Amino acid sequence: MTEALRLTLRDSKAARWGALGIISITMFAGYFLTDVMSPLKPMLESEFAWSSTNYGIFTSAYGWLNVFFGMLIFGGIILDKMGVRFTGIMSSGIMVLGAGIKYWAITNPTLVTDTTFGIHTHVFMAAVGFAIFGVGVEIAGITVSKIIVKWFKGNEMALAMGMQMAVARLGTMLAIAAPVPLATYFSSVHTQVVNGELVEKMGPSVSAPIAFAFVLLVIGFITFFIYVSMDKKLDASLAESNGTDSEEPFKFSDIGRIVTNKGFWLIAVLCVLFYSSVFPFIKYASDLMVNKYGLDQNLAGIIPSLLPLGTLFLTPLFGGVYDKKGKGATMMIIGAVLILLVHSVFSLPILNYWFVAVVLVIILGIALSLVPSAMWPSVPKIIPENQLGTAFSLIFWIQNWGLMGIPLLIGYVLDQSNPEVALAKANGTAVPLYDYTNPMLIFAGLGLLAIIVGMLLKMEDKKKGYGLELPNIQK
Ligand SMILES: NCCCC[C@H](N)C(=O)NCC(=O)O
Repeated sequence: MTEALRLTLRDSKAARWGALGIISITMFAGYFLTDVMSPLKPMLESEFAWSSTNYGIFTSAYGWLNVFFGMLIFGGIILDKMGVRFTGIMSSGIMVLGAGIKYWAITNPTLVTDTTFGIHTHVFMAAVGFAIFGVGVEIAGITVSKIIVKWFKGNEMALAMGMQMAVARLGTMLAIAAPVPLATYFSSVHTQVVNGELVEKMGPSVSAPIAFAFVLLVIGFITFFIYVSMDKKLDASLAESNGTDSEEPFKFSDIGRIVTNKGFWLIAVLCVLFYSSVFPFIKYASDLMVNKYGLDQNLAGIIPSLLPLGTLFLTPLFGGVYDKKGKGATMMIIGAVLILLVHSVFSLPILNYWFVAVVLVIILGIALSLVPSAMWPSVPKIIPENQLGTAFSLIFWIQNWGLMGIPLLIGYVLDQSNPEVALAKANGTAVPLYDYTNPMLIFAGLGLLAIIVGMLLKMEDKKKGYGLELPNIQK
């Protein structure tokens, strides 16, 4: 066989980066919807009388089905059994469905008068939509990771993962910055909750940003079909060059192999600690800016939006460093140290100046670039490729406990630490500001634990020789 015949579609730079560009659109839309409600917390409180606990319940719903019903684990098994095409279409369809239910719930404030399982039905139904969406976006996330490994293994894998994450973070950035202006622009007379009563009143449209997200998700669903045709061509070229089929098929006994691997557990625990101190923070960041730094609600999203902005450039940059120079475990430890530093300063009841918040958010952005750009490309160094879908799904499953539990805990702690706010809301008097000290101490504690686990991972890497400190590009 000649050298030319052995080349496959993934050996074409244009083809593999083109494939990456297409799947990134789907993830962009998914990340936009994930955080679209974050800057709307004060509006949900003023328009529909949601409490911080209600907001925490809604936010935690992201992980309900993934965690308690093991949907993510099923997703990983489906991915390894059925492949990336089927799983990608399935997961982006689920995202569209969940977003549709969430939109319907938010546009029906009359649900506020009922309760379901002790929760306001308005909150509950929005949460159900978000829970379904959470299944879709998480399974899409593991599918996309597997697609990147398929196209980029032995090439610029960390850079590719970094680029995909950068596009996804663009979605997060837009989700933090755009909803308040969008909701204000589409202000209308609609049903609101005032002192427990439903009244027709002029006010910002909380549902407008969700409608926008829904349209983006439909576009992401359609574009995934374009990827499917590329994937078919890749498989055809691999079959011709006899390049893939050396990979052993996934067996259920592989799950046992994954969960008895200590390196897997260290990555998974580091993942839940790290991400629980960043993503749930984003859900409360705009509110923190209003309450701690005295920013106007219309401008409060600007500072938190700097967080994903920095990651757009830094995640691919650090991914490139890992590809060429290695030092993956060290990068994860440095990221965890930055988390501890940032949240500790946020927790101080002093330095309440907006420029301090800007600096802290930028440092947090560096952490959110360092850790993911090293963490995700490290997984294929610990786990064989045929078990990757299941391994990623197990890691995301463990991570989802944090993405579900921490926002709920923060909402509860916020209400408990600020009883005067709840009282003022109930009495219809001027509402005082939330004190965010306790929630920020919780985030700092997660950073501290992440440093310890990062160090254990580095020690394990030395012992087992995973190569986490070695470059990804094979010379
Ligand atoms: N805001 C979207 C949450 C996606 C969570 C997902 N499990 C994940 O961790 N993705 C990797 C990342 O760094 O975004």
